Amino acid sequence: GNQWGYGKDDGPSAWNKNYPIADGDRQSPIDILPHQARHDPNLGPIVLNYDRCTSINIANNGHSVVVEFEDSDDRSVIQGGPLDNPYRLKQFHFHWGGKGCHGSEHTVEGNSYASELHLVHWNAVKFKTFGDAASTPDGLAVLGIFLETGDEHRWLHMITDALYTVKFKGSVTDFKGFNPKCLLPSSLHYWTYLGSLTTPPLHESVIWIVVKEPMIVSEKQLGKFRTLVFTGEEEDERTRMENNFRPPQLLKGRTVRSSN
Ligand SMILES: CCN[C@H]1CN(CCOC)S(=O)(=O)c2sc(S(N)(=O)=O)cc21
Ligand SMILES: [Zn+2]
Repeated sequence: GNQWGYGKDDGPSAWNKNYPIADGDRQSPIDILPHQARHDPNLGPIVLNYDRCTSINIANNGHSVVVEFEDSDDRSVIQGGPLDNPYRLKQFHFHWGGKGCHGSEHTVEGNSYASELHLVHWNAVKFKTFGDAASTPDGLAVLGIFLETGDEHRWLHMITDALYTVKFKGSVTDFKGFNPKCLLPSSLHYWTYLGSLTTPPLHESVIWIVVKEPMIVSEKQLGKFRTLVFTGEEEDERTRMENNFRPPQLLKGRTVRSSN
């Protein structure tokens, strides 16, 4: 298939060769300028109903570490804010940098955070399958949460303690009973704009909801993400999984709205 990555030859600047939409009009991530965001009083709060969510497994897909959820009904949905329908939680994953470097995808006034968590949801009211939703405008709603280094996060160890089981590309292990609500910051004030997947196939199908308040994690916890490798166990080289983020893309006239 179309091999892409985050290296010199297969990284974000080369993606437009196989995915011309990379140069499209609603690409993500972007640099967010809070003072230019339009405060929209009609933007209600984001409502997360994750209480009956069912996590299934944790996997290394060669690009990130992903936790998948049961999405055969509306047991875990996000709604409100800019969304017209409830969107079902499908998976969450992270993007991060190298030691001491920054690794978020969205930036705020040119500043990046150490990492960024993406909770991926799809509109099962309008679409029959996740795949259809992922390739159609506004089929997906991704909640982005920045990670900043500081004190240890009291619940993130549930993820970082499992990372050794998915060190290599293609590894998957059971991961039951995890509710990502424990990762959210206290305030869910957000910016929202229309964008895309930040990895190939870069579909322009995402309503982005970027939470303003970062979650705080320790450098030690973040370091555990860097014990993962992009490569498979059977491959010779062991390429440390880090800097798996796409840089900000042109706004191309889009408006970023702000909840209060
Ligand atoms: C490595 C592949 N990543 C993608 C896989 N999927 C897309 C197509 O699948 C049918 S997806 O919808 O799960 C998402 S969301 C997402 S981001 N970083 O914008 O939140 C990237 C991807
Ligand atoms: Zn992502």
